[in-house]
Amino acid sequence: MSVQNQSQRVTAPQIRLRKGGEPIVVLTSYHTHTTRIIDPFVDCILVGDSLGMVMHGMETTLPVTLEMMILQGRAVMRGSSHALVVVDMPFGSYEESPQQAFRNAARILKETRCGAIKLEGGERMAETIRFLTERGVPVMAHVGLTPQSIMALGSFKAQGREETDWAPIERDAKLVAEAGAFAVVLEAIAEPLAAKISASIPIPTIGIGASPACDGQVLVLEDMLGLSDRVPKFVKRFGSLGDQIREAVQGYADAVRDRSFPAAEHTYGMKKK
Ligand SMILES: Nc1nc(=O)c2c([nH]1)NC[C@@H]1CN(c3ccc(C(=O)N[C@@H](CCC(=O)O)C(=O)O)cc3)CN21
Ligand SMILES: CC(C)C(=O)C(=O)O
Ligand SMILES: [Mg+2]
Repeated sequence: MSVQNQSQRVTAPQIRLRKGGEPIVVLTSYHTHTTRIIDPFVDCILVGDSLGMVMHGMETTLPVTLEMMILQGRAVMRGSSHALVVVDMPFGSYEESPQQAFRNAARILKETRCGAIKLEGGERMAETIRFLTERGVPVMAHVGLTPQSIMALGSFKAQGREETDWAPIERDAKLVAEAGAFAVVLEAIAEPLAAKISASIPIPTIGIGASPACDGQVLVLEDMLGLSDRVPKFVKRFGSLGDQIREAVQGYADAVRDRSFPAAEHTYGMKKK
């Protein structure tokens, strides 16, 4: 038996090797049950800090804590056996210093047993990304629109829509690759910029609102399932779970009210003597 590959799980180095190849399929998931359903179909599952907005109705991702990420990371690991699981580092858990980032990344890896972490920021996080990767923590980077900077940005808006805004974003992508990130999320950036970055860096780019020029794509699961009521422009709804839930709950409420549920097959009689 191979000691190297006791599980069939996708690894961060395998994702890294897919630069320029077959597109990398990524979805977010926060729960065991949704994870069980999506795991066979995707290469990578992201436990995103978007869970604060999606599960808890928060207005931004800023209040999300390390404890919340670890709890949902464990739930996702229990539901998956194939995909690489990447857990977002929440706002405030890594920006102070490489040491703070390592301490909290190590907690995430130890307590969830996930395969990698993700953090937001380019040039300003390059030193931290190098510190983590040199110490055995695979890092997925995230540049372009970085939602944890919402208070500085003012709103969730697309980046790099004027050519004069391109240079810092290009530099961010180049520096995270040089620092050792195995992949980088490009969020909400104009297509020509996403194409230029994807063609010029050696690691896979995973786009969300960043055009088909990327090496892979990611969406928030609830958004693509049609379960979120407000979604960004870049979301395509591949399902209509919200409508299906409404219909099912309407049927349940009607059945309870007209006493057609529970029927005989859902009801216990007495044990036969
Ligand atoms: N459910 C969900 N889906 C996401 O994709 C997502 C989250 N939550 N939370 C964290 C971030 C925030 N994201 C967002 C949220 C909104 C827009 C959005 O609506 N942008 C507008 C433009 C708004 C403006 O220009 O001020 C758009 O038209 O896309 C974009 C990205 C992406 N991420
Ligand atoms: C949208 C993805 C990239 C993310 O960071 C999240 O779900 O938190
Ligand atoms: Mg996130």
